Amino acid sequence: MGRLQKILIPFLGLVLAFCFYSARENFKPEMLKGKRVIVTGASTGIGEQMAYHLARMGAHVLVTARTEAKLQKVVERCRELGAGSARLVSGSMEDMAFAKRVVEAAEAELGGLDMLILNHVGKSYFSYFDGDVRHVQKLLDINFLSYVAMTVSALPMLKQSGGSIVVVSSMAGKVGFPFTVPYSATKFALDGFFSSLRQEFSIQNVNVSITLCILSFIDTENAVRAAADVLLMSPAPKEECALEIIKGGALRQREVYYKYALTKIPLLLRDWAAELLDYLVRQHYHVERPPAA
Ligand SMILES: NC(=O)C1=CN([C@@H]2O[C@H](COP(=O)(O)OP(=O)(O)OC[C@H]3O[C@@H](n4cnc5c(N)ncnc54)[C@H](OP(=O)(O)O)[C@@H]3O)[C@@H](O)[C@H]2O)C=CC1
Ligand SMILES: CC(C)CCC[C@@H](C)[C@H]1CC[C@H]2[C@@H]3C(=O)C=C4C[C@@H](O)CC[C@]4(C)[C@H]3CC[C@]12C
Repeated sequence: MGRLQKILIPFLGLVLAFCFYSARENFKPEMLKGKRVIVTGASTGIGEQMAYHLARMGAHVLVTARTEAKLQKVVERCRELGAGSARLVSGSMEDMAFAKRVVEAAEAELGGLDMLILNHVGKSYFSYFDGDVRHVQKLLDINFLSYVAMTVSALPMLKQSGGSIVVVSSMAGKVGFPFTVPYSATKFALDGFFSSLRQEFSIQNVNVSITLCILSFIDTENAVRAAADVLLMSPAPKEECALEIIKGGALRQREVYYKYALTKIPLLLRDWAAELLDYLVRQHYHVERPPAA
């Protein structure tokens, strides 16, 4: 190959890569103005912060979780922040009929849906797997099956609006960490279901985007209470995390990584140096270890 070609081909590659990336749309808060959005698990944590960001952007928000009193406060704050409208539906995602009812409420009260943000998680423990099979089953219902039920019910409306599904997952849905056995199983299931569904949408020309969010440790009250004593790392801020999730959904990105380097680098190691990653993860856990035999 001539010297010119040796230089020209990589150079053309770089130019093409630059064009591809610069052609990507930038996020603008106006993208959410007037959009009809469901946020699940919005009474606390990241879900609550997402509701506030959406309200500031002028979206119509429908929030859901079990605790009605907390949701009422979130709705009031959303109205103060400038939401197009704000409403709540309370109930438990253990019940698939409830998951369906939330979507029906959006249809009846908002006349359609532009974005479905699936974020809720059932309570679990952060310690060694205790062998409780029932708990795994219950957590699968709340963290996985209800996501499927809501997606199925919302799909006709999302197809009509060319809308988006945003699935909040975790690094624990891509890598096996200690102390998250039942939780991790539910998050891995989400990747399988939604990544496969995305492929089918592509083949069938279904204009509904699916964004899977891979999060590291975030400073929500529940997460800090459960894990801060054991994990030798500082959690990232929930407000910024919530905004990054909304941006990724609005831009119809395939996956969101937050914090970027904290999730992307371990994921590279996962495929190329799995044992090294497992070792590095264990170094970030403060646990009593039995003496070597
Ligand atoms: N915080 C972290 O470190 C990380 C979090 N994530 C993910 O981010 C998302 C949000 O996490 P985070 O904000 O920390 O969670 P929180 O524990 O703060 O909030 C969980 C939400 O889910 C609701 N919820 C709990 N049980 C049920 C139920 N049975 N039915 C309906 N709603 C329920 C809770 O409200 P109520 O009790 O009123 O029902 C609450 O609104 C989750 O998907 C989580 O997996 C991912 C990686 C790290
Ligand atoms: C490169 C590595 C050192 C990075 C390791 C990051 C690990 C340790 C991070 C990534 C995802 C995190 C968990 C998570 O997704 C959600 C929750 C729910 C909460 O209620 C209790 C805490 C828990 C279990 C987090 C614990 C810490 C995890 C495993």
